[in-house]
Amino acid sequence: MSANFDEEAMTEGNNSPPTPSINGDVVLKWDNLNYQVKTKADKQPSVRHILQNISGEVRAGEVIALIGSSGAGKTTLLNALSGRIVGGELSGSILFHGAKRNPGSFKRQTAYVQQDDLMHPLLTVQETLTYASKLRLPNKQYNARQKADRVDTVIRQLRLEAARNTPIGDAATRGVSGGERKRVSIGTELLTDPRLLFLDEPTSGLDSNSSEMVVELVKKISVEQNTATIMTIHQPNARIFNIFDKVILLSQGQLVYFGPTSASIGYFASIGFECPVHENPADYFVDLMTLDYRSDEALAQSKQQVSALIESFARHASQQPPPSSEKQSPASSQAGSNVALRLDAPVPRNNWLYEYSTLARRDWINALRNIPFMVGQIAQAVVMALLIGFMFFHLRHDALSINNRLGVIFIICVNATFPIVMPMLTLYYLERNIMVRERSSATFRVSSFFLSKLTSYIPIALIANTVFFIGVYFISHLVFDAGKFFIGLALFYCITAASVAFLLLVGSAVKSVEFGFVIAPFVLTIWLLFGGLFANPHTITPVLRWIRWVNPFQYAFSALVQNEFKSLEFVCKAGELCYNNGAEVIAAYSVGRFTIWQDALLTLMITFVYIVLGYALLRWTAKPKTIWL
Ligand SMILES: Nc1ncnc2c1ncn2[C@@H]1O[C@H](COP(=O)(O)OP(=O)(O)OP(=O)(O)O)[C@@H](O)[C@H]1O
Repeated sequence: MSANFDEEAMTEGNNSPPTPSINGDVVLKWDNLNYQVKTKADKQPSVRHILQNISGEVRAGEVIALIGSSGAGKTTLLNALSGRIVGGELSGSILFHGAKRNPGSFKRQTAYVQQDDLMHPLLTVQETLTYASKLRLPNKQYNARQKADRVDTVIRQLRLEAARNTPIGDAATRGVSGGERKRVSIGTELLTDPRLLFLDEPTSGLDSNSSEMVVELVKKISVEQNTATIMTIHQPNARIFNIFDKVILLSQGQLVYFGPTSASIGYFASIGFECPVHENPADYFVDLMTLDYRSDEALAQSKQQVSALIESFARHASQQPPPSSEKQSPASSQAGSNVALRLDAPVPRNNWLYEYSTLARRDWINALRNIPFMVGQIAQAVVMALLIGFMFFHLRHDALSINNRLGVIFIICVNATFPIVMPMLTLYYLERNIMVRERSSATFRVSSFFLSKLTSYIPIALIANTVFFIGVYFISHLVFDAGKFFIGLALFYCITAASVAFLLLVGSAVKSVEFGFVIAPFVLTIWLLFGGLFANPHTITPVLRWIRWVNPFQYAFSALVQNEFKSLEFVCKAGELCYNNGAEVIAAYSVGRFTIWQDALLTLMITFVYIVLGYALLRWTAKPKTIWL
């Protein structure tokens, strides 16, 4: 990694900040937005209008709060404006710096802080921001020094100096506080110096002091960096409310007010709703806009009130001059159109190898710090090696040992499946969710993520499995021959790699963790059933016989049995049901159809198919299916 960074530092020394913006210019303007979804009410298809006739704009350096009661449509509006709406029908217009949004560059010029902070729990604050800077800032515009400076600036701006070296943490590991966590989450988005920042409920779950700090910092940074900011917020206290430049009040998906915060109290007073002096205006407005379900009468009355508020604001808005034509001098509009041109220019991406090596390094740090996982893997390997080793302790060369040898080989293969797939699938789902989040700002390619996972998971799985294989091999006394031992180990590595590829395939194909945890053991059980020990392939019903051809477990098991039994002789007692030598066992179990090397190759070929399929499916399932205007 350092080599990469030194190289960047030497070759790329552009000090200029990213795209400029002009203070006060309209950054995003939305007109007559309508969003509806098809639903089924009483089994009858119907259409639900979630947003209706929403218009507005946000200017550089301005912070707008999106306020409304639960279900008012705040998140839907934020998603529509940020290009994250999935499903349904969206109509109207949204212009970014006066032009239609280009999904690729819009995502890279803007930032979205989601409500739940999804980050790697074992990385420190500094590391989280450093990796985000490496992945998100283009090397063509920032060298290593500038990226580090950007991280320091964000840490300072968000007052995270004291928590710099504290891990993020999660439910299992103590880490930073809730407020610090939120600020790190905001920090990763601010690194790119976005023109437009969206925040979904940044204060949810925080106490009032932390909430105030978050909103104050966002405001300060928006002014300093000339960023246009829109955030949804649930009933802010009076001090927080007054920090916002403007507010959008939403009820039932419609506008009740959009304008300067300072003018909101006056506006409501002018239509007959005087906010009591000692009441928090935000609470007062939300109360006015909320439907009262306590009784039919109260509901009818509150519906009437909300309709009146919506109508009043529509009348008020129609009497105002078009907002974006205010104060826009010819010079600034000329500059604005230049900005639009630059914003539409493709944002340079970092090269693939740089992305891959950064992600791989982050994976290794995460893996090595995941002590419970690593210790669990090694401890499991040691305990299983001792258990299985002593279960089949010192195999002899008699009739009884034949079944035992087959048994120990089968269990060796089993140990390369479930104990790898299940715990690693858990890790993969967490990583995958973080990846989807990071990629929503077009941070890196899916291919670099997928390959970094493959190349970190395989060695991690091999470490524990090597311990296991050596233990079982020598304690149970499989054939003591260096050649056979190393071939056996190589075959064991093949099935281990197939299992890792399989877990990546399941984790990529199936978005839902719960479903993934049903599918993976189900398929692994089929691997074992058709693995070659329980049923002779020739006796399996013809319609099911094909399963063995796509079963990597069966190839690995066949090869390991051949490796062990070839050239073994057995001492059979008179009258005993027994095979005289290994060749007879290989023939009886029909595991000699292919040579050891052919079996190994077939296992690796299936592994490769899993990898290609897994990658293709991850690209498909991780692709945002958003609607753009
Ligand atoms: N795709 C969809 N299909 C059906 N209903 C939807 C869809 N998207 C949003 N809604 C509904 O639209 C309404 C507004 O949802 P939204 O999440 O925007 O509300 P909100 O104001 O952010 O609420 P909260 O503060 O509780 O998060 C809700 O009643 C929600 O159930």
